[in-house]
Amino acid sequence: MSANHLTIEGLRVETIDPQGRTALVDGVSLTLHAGEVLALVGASGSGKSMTCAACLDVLPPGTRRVKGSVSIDGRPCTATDLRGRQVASILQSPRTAFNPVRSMREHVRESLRVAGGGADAWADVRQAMRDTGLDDPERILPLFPFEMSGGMLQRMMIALALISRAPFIFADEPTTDLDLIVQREILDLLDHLKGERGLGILLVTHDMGVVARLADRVAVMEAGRIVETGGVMQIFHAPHHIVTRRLVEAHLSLYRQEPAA
Ligand SMILES: Nc1ncnc2c1ncn2[C@@H]1O[C@H](COP(=O)(O)OP(=O)(O)OP(=O)(O)O)[C@@H](O)[C@H]1O
Repeated sequence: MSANHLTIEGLRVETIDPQGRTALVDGVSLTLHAGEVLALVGASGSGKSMTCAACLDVLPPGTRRVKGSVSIDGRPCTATDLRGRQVASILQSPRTAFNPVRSMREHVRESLRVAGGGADAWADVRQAMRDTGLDDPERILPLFPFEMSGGMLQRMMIALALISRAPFIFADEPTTDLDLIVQREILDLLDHLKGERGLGILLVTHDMGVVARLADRVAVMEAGRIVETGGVMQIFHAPHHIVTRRLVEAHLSLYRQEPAA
């Protein structure tokens, strides 16, 4: 389970189009450390989700990864090595992420099958569920997705990430579909797990409020490229790139605040 850093190098994703190829992700390089939240921010369509999907080889039809590598602590990893073993995913819409005709118990079994759980596996499952705020695992395990709220499903998705024992999490807009109170609880939970379990979290978001709450470092994307990276304080108080400045200004103007001079 332990790993120090995950490195993405020179990632390029293109459309598969007989009329010509368009780069959707263009030379993205990033390092995600254990025990940190690295926020990947940028306008809609800038390539944040494609970057994560390309690493895990779950790109949508019509697109493909043409260049780039991912390594953990310097060891090159295939997408199969990464998916569910080194990297767990938390998605925006928990309701569509779960199979509607499978109970939570069946989803857990599938995660254990990939993670290769030992004799104590089910005790670990119950602990992971409690750690994510699902205090009564015996009541929840028989439930189907339609019997659970969005917040419960998002907690269950995070519990499945813990069960996988992956040291890194790709969280793609993990709070966008939740009400404000549950959003705050899920952000607090991710923050707690980062500290408690030393997870490295790549947090995809266009919400600078979420960045301010959770991120240690920030990488800003525009048109498939990383245009700026920095610590969260630097990004908010001394942004260099025009795209970063616009993101920060738009966020501050929502709360009627002035950017730092
Ligand atoms: N199946 C597809 N075929 C071709 N282009 C696609 C496909 N899916 C997405 N794109 C394009 O890829 C680019 C990057 O999309 P991506 O979903 O990574 O953006 P994003 O930064 O995650 O945006 P958002 O914040 O809206 O989720 C966009 O221009 C998008 O239109």
